[in-house]
Amino acid sequence: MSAVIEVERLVARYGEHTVLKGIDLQVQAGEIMVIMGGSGSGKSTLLRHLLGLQAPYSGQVRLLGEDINAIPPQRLVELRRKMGVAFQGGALFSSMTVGENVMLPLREHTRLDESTMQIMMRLKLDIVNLAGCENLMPAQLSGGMIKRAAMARAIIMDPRLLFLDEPSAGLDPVVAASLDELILKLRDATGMSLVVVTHELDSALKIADRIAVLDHGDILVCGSVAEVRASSSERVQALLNRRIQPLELNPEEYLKRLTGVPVSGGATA
Ligand SMILES: Nc1ncnc2c1ncn2[C@@H]1O[C@H](COP(=O)(O)OP(=O)(O)OP(=O)(O)O)[C@@H](O)[C@H]1O
Repeated sequence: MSAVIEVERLVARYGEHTVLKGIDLQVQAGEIMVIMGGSGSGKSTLLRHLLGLQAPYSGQVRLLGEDINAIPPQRLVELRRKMGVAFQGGALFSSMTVGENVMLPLREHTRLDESTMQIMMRLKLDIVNLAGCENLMPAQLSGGMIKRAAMARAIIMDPRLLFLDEPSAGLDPVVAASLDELILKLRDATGMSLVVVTHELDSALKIADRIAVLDHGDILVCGSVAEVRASSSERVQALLNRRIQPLELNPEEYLKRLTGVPVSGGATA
């Protein structure tokens, strides 16, 4: 197997706040890598770095062998054609039909004729079980259908890398489970590599080849479902057992967070 995503010593900062503390991560060809972690652990920040939407403070992100922060703009455009993304809310344009939404990347990145684009769009809608929905408007879709349409748009260019941000968030368990099936089907049919950011433990356990558990900007464990389950880390076990961890702050830090003002040893006059 070869690595299609290589993250090396990635540090991300917002001002003085270090959010990713030197992360190493590799995703292999054809692999489904799930990124899990509590709220604020840095999942979205990591995803934005993987997509090249945010530049690292230090460290490297290589996609298909290319350092996305160092390649010339034209090569970056070519690289982006090999990447598909479905954002959390679906991000469909409400004024366009489902079909137009799905064809958007083809219109932007290719010079295919209209009938070819229509055929490709119908094919992708068929794959995500939305055959015949091309003339509907996004407002006419259920939550699960919006996610599927967003996925059809994300795979319209047959990407080698597919990034899914919280694909099953907000869906009822049955719809979420069918989306998991779809993710597995997609990978098996195309051999693409997927990075899936999710809060949903059931979904992660079902679809992941490997899970990376992020916590306070570090990867606590990265491995198969069995390896993650066997982790001796209390925080990993807390995540698996959905236990709520007490806030690990000393009183001074707690006050600082609450007020935004550092407490300088004792009362102020
Ligand atoms: N644009 C930003 N400016 C400043 N701080 C930010 C910014 N985006 C995120 N952060 C901070 O970085 C930390 C990690 O945030 P991030 O959104 O990456 O976490 P997350 O794991 O995706 O959380 P959630 O699951 O709640 O979406 C948080 O402390 C957050 O407040």
